[in-house]
Amino acid sequence: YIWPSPQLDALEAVRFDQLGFTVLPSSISLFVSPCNLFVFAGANSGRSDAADWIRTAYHDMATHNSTDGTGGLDASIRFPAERTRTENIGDGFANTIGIVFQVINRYVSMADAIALGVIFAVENCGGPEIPFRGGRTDADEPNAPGVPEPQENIDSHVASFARQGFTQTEMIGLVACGHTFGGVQHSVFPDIVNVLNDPTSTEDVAHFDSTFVTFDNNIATEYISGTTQNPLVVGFNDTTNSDKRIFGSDGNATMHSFADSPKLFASTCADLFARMVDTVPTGVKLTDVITPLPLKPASVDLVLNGDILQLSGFVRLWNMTEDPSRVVHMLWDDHAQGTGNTTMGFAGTSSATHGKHSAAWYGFNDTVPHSPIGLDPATGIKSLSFVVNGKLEDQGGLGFAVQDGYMLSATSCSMGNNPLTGRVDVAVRNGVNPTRVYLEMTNHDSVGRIVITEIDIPRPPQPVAADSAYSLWSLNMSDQNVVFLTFNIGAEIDGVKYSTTNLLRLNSFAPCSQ
Ligand code: HEM
Repeated sequence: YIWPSPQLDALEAVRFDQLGFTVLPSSISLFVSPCNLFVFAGANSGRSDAADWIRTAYHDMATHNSTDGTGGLDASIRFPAERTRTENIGDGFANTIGIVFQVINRYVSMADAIALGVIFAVENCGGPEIPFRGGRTDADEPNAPGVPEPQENIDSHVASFARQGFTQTEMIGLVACGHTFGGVQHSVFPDIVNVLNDPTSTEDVAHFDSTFVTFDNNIATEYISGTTQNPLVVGFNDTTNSDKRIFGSDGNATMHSFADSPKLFASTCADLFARMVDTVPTGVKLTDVITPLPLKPASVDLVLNGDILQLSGFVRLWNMTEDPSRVVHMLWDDHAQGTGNTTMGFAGTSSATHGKHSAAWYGFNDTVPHSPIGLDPATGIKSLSFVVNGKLEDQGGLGFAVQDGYMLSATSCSMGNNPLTGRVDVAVRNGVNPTRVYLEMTNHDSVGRIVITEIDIPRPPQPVAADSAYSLWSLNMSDQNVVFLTFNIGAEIDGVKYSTTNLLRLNSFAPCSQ
């Protein structure tokens, strides 16, 4: 895709900027590093965040009805009315939601976060990379029930997976792929698992295979060799041996093929997990598969500070590690057919997918990467391009567009503390003439979804000059019912809505002069 695209930029970041230096406030990779981590109990609990996340996504998706298009991966599992059904017994769902929702923002839904949980768990714990699409929407009410339970017979399971959109062979695959992680807990299923008295499984979890925090085909090799301890295959209660009935339902052909080939198992699971997280209600349009941009600007921000236009930001170089001999330059075009350039400063490295991918980050300011560089407001800035060790990166000649039609003015100020009030000044470039300029406050609706509330900044009756190139539009926050202290600034220019990247904080502004 072409940068900038706010939603794709955000989805790409949450997918690929996992650990180390990133501009994101939080990543969930830490919770599956190491893969036996279970943040709700000590080591040796026998449980893992990774297993909870995979099971949660399946149970959220399993309500899908492929005939009428209802249900699917839409975060309906977050509703207590759905989560407390017998088919959703256990605390793994609440645990998952408590962690994976940390990455949601206006562009990344709760359902996208659940999908990312599966992808991060599998990829970081020995499994294949799974293609990620974004754009799921979050349900506004619980879905109809539909998660299979272990006491059902095989016909019922085949019918249930068919309703979800999976054939019998795919059912065998999906159950095996899921059950390479985790196990069954005594406290939740006392009719399936006894108290274990095992110091390495203090929550009495009988595991599906011997490597229960690792993605591998042991779920199949142990089943085929007859050494499996899977409580849904060799459990003392045959009524609940659902894995035994499912795995055996094609004469073990699929499980044999998985046992014979770890590669086939991994590629099948990558496909099936992708299908699982992409099973969404009809009408939801997912993005294309998100792939990392080879070079990506991030946190690009402009502030008008008197006679100086301050430009800050970073650029991420994908698939690169630290290299002191690398030289990175940023070039820009302005509104007066002029150009400028600067050397960029190394800021750090990030990694994704258990270190499989790495990226090197550079700040726009050579000496202090987080600090801005100063430009002339009169000439402004139109677009960026970069030169990495002599190679030009400009999105095939398009450049990386920067919107300097409006920005925060450093004259914005905060006042008092209780309630915190102040004034937001927005500098609008002369001649740009936006239809509207407004603050964007992030809020949640009655079912927890992020919604953006816009508060218009009135167009001044007479232009208020900020300098020769910009005029100020101001909003006195004491005039508003100020309940939000953080916001972005939006503007509608030539029919297109723009939004600043960085979240602004009223209490970070200088005090207003009385
Ligand atoms: C007929 C279909 C299925 C049945 C009857 C079934 C049954 C179960 C049961 C009874 C548990 C124990 C839960 C607990 O003790 O908290 C469990 C755990 C689990 N299931 Fe399934 N399952 C099915 C399909 C799937 C599928 C398709 C996936 C994923 C693709 C999946 C992923 C998991 C995972 C990862 C766990 C471990 C959870 C943990 O250890 O915290 N299951 N399953």
